[in-house]
Amino acid sequence: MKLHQKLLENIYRVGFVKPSKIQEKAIPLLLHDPPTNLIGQSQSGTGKTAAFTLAMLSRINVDLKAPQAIVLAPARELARQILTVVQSLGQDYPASIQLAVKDSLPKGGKVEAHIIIGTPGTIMDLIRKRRLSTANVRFFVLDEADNMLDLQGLGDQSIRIRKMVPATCQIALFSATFSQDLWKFALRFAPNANQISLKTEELSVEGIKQFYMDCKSEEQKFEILSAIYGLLTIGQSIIFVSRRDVADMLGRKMTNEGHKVIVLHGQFEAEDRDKVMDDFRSGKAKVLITTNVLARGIDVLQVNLVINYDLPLDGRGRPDPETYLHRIGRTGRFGRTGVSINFVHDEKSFKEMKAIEKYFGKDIIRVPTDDYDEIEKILKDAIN
Ligand SMILES: Nc1ncnc2c1ncn2[C@@H]1O[C@H](COP(=O)(O)OP(=O)(O)OP(=O)(O)O)[C@@H](O)[C@H]1O
Repeated sequence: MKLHQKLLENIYRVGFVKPSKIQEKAIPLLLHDPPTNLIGQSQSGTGKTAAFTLAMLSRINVDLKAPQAIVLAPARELARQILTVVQSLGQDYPASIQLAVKDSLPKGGKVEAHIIIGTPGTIMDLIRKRRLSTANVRFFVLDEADNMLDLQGLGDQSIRIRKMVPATCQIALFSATFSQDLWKFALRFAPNANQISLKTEELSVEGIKQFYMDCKSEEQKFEILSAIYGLLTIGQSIIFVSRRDVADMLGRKMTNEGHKVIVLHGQFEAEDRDKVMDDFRSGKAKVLITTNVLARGIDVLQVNLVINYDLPLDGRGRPDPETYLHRIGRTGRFGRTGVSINFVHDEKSFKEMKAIEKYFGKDIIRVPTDDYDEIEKILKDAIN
């Protein structure tokens, strides 16, 4: 791949022996001259971060002391995680790196690092205040690009930042999911891009076993959840719920039942968010209850169970297969195995789950809820 000797050394030091498919395809495409845009789709946990990181580091002119690359991510936790990957693959490499999320920068002064990794709000703010010059930016990455371009969400901000970088800047868009409409829009955002795409039936990660539990009521969902944690020894797990207040409520109820859980959502202060995430990453905390804020990108290899306590719905209340795929993709990282369990409790949620199942064409297997021995057996076999 014609990577710099230092980068190759770092790749081996972090323990990567051979590239994944997306890395093998994307890195040469990104490094080919003249620089060409890229839209890169590949399943969750297949190493997209290292793909753009290695290309980005290679593209930096280390003799020019000015920002040359911007990476945008949808959440602070993901931006921090990308930072650690860039630091690790860029160890002893002469490119400087700056995190740009809320409270990560001093109050004033120019941002002069070669690589800026952050969330769109903070980066736009730095540009507006003329603390960050985009004049020399030559590499612009949108991680979770379909999410970053979603006009109902972060799209406006990403487009504004896009307008601030030079016309010659190379643009790289990565995600596991791109709806058809989004793909068209992505091509307008990254004109003439090389394209690496997946068919819908290729999207599911093979190593993730998908189950559902047919609960009788909202209350029984909690009983079953509590029972699962009583019956099984689980490495680490993430429980996704629909809203922040549900996350808080479930956190309190689980704690009252004697389970050790932590909660993270967007209403927490920056410092608390970092502490919770660090505790989870280090394994100090084993069960994390959260919202869609952590649905994408978060990479904790020990997570072997994801529970959709509430199924993911889009802004209009319809089942959201893309978010579903990202959520369950928090397990089964880079060829590992994992289990996901969906809770349904009425006809509506059952239909939502069936719609998601149909979308991917992959069976979601029923686990009975009335026989704890059976639950234990099925899930134990799947998790181990
Ligand atoms: N070539 C490699 N060999 C071994 N492990 C790798 C390799 N490349 C990446 N990994 C590891 O695979 C895991 C998943 O990588 P990463 O988080 O970049 O996935 P992703 O494709 O961005 O997933 P998502 O779509 O969920 O964001 C990480 O723990 C990373 O260190």
